[in-house]
Amino acid sequence: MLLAIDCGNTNTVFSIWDGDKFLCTLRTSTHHARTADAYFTWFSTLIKHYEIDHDISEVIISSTVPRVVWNLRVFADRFFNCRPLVVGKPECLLPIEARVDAGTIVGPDRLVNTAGAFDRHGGDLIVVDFGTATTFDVVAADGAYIGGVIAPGVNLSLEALHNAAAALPHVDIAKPSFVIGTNTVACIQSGVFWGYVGLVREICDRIKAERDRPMTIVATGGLAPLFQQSVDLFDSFEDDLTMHGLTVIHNHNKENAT
Ligand SMILES: Nc1ncnc2c1ncn2[C@@H]1O[C@H](COP(=O)(O)OP(=O)(O)O)[C@@H](O)[C@H]1O
Ligand SMILES: CC(C)(COP(=O)(O)O)[C@@H](O)C(=O)NCCC(=O)O
Ligand SMILES: [K+]
Repeated sequence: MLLAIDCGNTNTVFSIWDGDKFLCTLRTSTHHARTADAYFTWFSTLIKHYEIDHDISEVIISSTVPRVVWNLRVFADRFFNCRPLVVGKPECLLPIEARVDAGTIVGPDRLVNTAGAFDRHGGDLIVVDFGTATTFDVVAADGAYIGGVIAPGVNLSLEALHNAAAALPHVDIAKPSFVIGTNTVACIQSGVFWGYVGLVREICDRIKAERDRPMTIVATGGLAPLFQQSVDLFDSFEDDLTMHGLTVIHNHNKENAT
């Protein structure tokens, strides 16, 4: 079985793939100093709790935080006796190379989302991932990542307001009932929620105009459902897109192993 690990700047997600389906999805906060032993203590406790019968022999990692990779490598080696495949490293093959400016290191999460979305939908896609940052990945007709957009994440925007303005409280994102807020919390929620709706719509429209062709918009990431339920922005929402992309890249490497 395959253990797929997606480490974002906020959360790290582990999923076990039995070749047919994901047996479980476990989430912890991302912390660069967490040791291999700490990962295993957390992982084995939850596996036991959910009574998951697994036989992990392979590990694939995508990490937007370079510093965590070392401890995750030790975790794979010590507890599953395997050398993990790390997306973005030269030894990890991609179904198709990214076409970007020379020297650009594309976030591995974006390469993984590209592979996962192309496998499901074919080309000409915009993948919107609501993570710490909100990323837009543009996928060409042949499945290559050809660039995109990086915007501050929803929670990052809320945190920035709270941190920079003494009188503004910490606020959780929600769809406000009205655009015109009649209290501070409602004003902030309106600014960030509707501001974000506008941001996503404008960026997708401009990408489509620049590409001059119809494109399918696929959304993923923790906060995507909030927008999907409220406004018609995306053609589909796929919670497991990054995990699916990891299985696609893993398969591709097995099939092309020399
Ligand atoms: N279901 C949810 N409801 C509200 N906030 C969420 C939910 N899931 C994730 N978040 C928040 O959304 C942000 C992005 O989370 P995540 O997608 O895990 O980011 P990353 O992949 O960058 O680690 C974080 O601030 C996280 O706390
Ligand atoms: C843009 C990101 C910070 C998003 O990370 P996340 O929100 O998933 O933690 C990450 O993909 C990254 O570090 N990218 C490197 C630059 C690039 O993709 O062009
Ligand atoms: K992400």
